[in-house]
Amino acid sequence: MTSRTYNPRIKWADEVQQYLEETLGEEQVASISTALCTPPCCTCLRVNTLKATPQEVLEAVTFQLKGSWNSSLPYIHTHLPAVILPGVGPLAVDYSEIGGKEVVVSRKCGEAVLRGAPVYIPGVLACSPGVEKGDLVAVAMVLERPGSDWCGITRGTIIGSEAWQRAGPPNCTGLYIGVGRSCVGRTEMFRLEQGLAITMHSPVFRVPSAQGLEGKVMFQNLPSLVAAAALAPRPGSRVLDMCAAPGGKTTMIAQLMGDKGEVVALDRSHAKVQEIQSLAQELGITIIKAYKMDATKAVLKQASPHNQVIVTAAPAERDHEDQPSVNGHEATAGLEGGLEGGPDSDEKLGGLGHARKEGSEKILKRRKRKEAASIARGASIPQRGDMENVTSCSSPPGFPPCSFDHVLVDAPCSALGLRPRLLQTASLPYLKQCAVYQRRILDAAVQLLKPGGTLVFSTCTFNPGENESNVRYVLDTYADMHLEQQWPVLGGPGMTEEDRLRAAAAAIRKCDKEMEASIQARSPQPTDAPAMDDSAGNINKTLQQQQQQQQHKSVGESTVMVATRDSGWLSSSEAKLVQRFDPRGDTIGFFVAKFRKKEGLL
Ligand SMILES: C[S@@+](CC[C@H](N)C(=O)[O-])C[C@H]1O[C@@H](n2cnc3c(N)ncnc32)[C@H](O)[C@@H]1O
Repeated sequence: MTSRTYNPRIKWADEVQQYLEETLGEEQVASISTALCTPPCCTCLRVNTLKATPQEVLEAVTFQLKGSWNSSLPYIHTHLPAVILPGVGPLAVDYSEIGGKEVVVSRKCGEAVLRGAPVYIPGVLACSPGVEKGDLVAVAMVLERPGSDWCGITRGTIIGSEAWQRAGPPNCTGLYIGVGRSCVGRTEMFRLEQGLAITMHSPVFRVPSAQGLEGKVMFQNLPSLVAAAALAPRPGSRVLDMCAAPGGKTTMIAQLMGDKGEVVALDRSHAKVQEIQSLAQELGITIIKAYKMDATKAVLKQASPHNQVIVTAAPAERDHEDQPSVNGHEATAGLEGGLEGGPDSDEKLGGLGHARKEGSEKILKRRKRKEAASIARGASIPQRGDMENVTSCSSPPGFPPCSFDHVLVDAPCSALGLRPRLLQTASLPYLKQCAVYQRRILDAAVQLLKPGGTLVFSTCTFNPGENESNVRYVLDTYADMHLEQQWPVLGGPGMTEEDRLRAAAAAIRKCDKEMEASIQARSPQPTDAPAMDDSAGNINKTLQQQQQQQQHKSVGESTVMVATRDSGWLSSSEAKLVQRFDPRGDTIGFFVAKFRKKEGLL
């Protein structure tokens, strides 16, 4: 095998592709679809300023990289408590000298490798015969088959074997992610259940690691820090983080408050609430109170004294695990998005006991992944060991209106902006469902915010239906809410109503052109024979009628209009107040809006 280029591109569902093209333009969608398959170049290491200074962290990571890193060096972010680690890639990898030995890994495993992780044993699906410990192997990843959770090969398959042939070998073209050194032989790779399988020797993307800084730093995507900073929580204030797990932004907020005041953190998943507590403990933060609660039901209703915490129907859970699941970015999985909490909620599992059991299994799995993440960064396994001390606070029934100085809604979302992602399975109705669900959380957030207080709404998607449309919804629904300037400003402006109308008009024009072309292709050719009747004219009339009908249909079916039918986007002055992070830049796709509630209107 010779050199191979890493060049995948996301394949969207047709209707989503159409919606995105109509919304953002064809070229943008093409470049976004390629960018999403790569990690952001820079990795952000948030410094826990309660335990270390950015300078101390910078010195520690720079010292560790000495001799092993010949690219750009880490630096301190100008505005945020973070050290930025510039990575490199995609690099050309030479696969010619490894004797044709290969390992095929799952997509999730591959995505983690692209962010700097090694390959762990559970991620290996297939392996060439005769791979021994210490061998160099080409690492390729395989995607799930369309409409399925399965990639077509069972873990343990031998590459080239009959089973491999029968399965129809997966198409890994463009999905070779580097050369690694095997830590175990083929038999162990499939006999063992955990442990390191391969360390990456020449990965397609090279990311610097940071070791021995547990409790002092946390890998977190930069826009997440921006969202927390935009909230501008004052020390001593009372803050609500409505969708908080695993606690990346919650802990950043507490840190910005100097660990003084109170941060109430909600999540609908019991297991995840424990993650928030565990992270707070690891970072030495004391002001966080984490509760299992459905954010849409968080407003205490006077009429129901025994207000039960009932999990409301959320859009079906999507797989949106963030890169951190293996290499520790943002500390853990599921971080930036997705409508988690539906299927793993107690009610849907048929009872609290079951959910708890499921929850602890999940916690164990996540803890293992975090440990793996630490190992990936070269750190020692975190010896928390005292999870027994991390008990879930019994949840209050809700909170009275106007209880909080600051509210963060880091909403569960379609997570279209996460990188690297090699597969997107979102449908158009799902995108719509996400937006509607977010509105229900925003409704509660507005009620819980004190007059004069600030509300930050963030998502990790570039879908305007979930971003600008929902900002429009808040502004149009609540007269006392207005947009406010954020700090720091690192993203671009939001999309305007003009953008939306332009996109819809372009979509209609495109549809018309296609229609014209198809009519022309079907028009009767001129003939020398004299017309015996008016049939040619009739045909043309029919075609014209068909064309008009189609035009109306295309107006009615413009996906931009369908997906954002019930609210527009923003005026140009409003668009300047929100931040849209373009995933084609050195970032994940992200969106932040900051509102303030006027004083004395309620
Ligand atoms: C985008 S993630 C939050 C990430 C988190 N803010 C951070 O920075 O670490 C969204 C979270 O919302 C939670 N969630 C989904 N629906 C919810 C609801 N109705 N109430 C509370 N939490 C919910 C999910 O379990 C998930 O953990």
